[in-house]
Amino acid sequence: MSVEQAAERAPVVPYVRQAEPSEGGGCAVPSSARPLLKGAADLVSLTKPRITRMVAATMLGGMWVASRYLRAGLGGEAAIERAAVPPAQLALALLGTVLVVSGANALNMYIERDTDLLMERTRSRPLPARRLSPELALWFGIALSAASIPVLFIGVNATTGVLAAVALLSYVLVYTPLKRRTTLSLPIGAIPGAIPPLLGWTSVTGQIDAPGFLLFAVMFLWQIPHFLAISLFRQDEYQRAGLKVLPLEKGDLTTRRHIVGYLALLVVSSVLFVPLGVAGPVYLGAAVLLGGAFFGLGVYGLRAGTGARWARQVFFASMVYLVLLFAALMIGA
Ligand code: HEM
Ligand SMILES: CC(C)=CCC/C(C)=C/CC/C(C)=C/COP(=O)(O)OP(=O)(O)O
Repeated sequence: MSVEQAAERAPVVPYVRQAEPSEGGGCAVPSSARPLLKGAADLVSLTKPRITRMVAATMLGGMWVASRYLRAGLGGEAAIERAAVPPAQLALALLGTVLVVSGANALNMYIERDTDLLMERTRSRPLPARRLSPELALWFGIALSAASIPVLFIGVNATTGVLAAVALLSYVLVYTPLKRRTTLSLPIGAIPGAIPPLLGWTSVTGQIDAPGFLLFAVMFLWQIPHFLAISLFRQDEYQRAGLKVLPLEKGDLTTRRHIVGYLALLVVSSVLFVPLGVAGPVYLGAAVLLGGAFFGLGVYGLRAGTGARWARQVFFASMVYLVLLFAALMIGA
């Protein structure tokens, strides 16, 4: 059954905001204000707050590393002066990043409201659950996205504004529709996903240089095992929704081999910050230990009979690894 057929078979209920059981009473907020609060919470959930928070953290990491790099004079003599970026510019960079990621996520939810209805994980989102109208979500996503680019382009610098526009357009107009057509959507989606730490870098330096590009590369490589693991333990849902993922196209073993291959590339790339002068021996130790553990978990998955439990562990490990690697990079010693 195609997605279109499945979506057609889904109950067609005209948009009516669904009342939640908790709206019945027993709360300090006046009953007239409760639907408004619920509506606001649904609007916020369109932005995928947890992912947005972590994406913003990678951007702040890029900003932090870039400031230290310039202050150390590694970008050349003139760079030391450039390191004194006004705090207002840094605040605008954070605001613009949160706006562009939130806008991109809301537009992604608008486009995927039919397939989101077909997956357990996403069916209670505000659009498939019909708690918000698609038009409102569309205009909300457009408004956030449209506000974000001038904030970054004018308030920060042109490089950061252009990079954010590339991330926004590639995520919404290329990655999102391609999820239904090809497994190559994953490396394509990993491009916008890897841009935020680079936004942090360029918001301080104004240019893309080797360490900024390496931040992009590490983030790009991290996303492949992150999502391949998810696609392994959620493959039934992706099949139901008609979305193309590697385990469904090439099988579990090939997917596990891809995870190991990308983990190897990730670990090697992560140590390259050291020869670039961005980080020292403490970071090197952390990158080798964390990378070794993550890679080891990946290799363990090549054994016969490894199932969804291992894939969930890889997904969880991907989160812990990223947070700790960025923390070590920010310490930088
Ligand atoms: C191609 C790129 C990516 C894809 C396809 C992807 C996909 C997903 C999916 C499907 C989930 C839900 C997993 C589940 O609960 O079963 C998820 C969770 C998550 N992802 Fe990613 N992701 C990508 C990149 C990123 C990036 C760049 C970040 C942040 C730096 C990120 C951070 C997270 C976080 C924090 C969660 C947990 C969210 C929650 O608890 O709701 N992801 N990802
Ligand atoms: C600066 C900028 C605009 C960057 C893009 C930000 C961003 C949302 C990065 C995460 C990358 C990504 C492909 C997430 C999964 O989306 P999904 O559609 O596969 O997730 P879902 O199935 O939960 O909807």
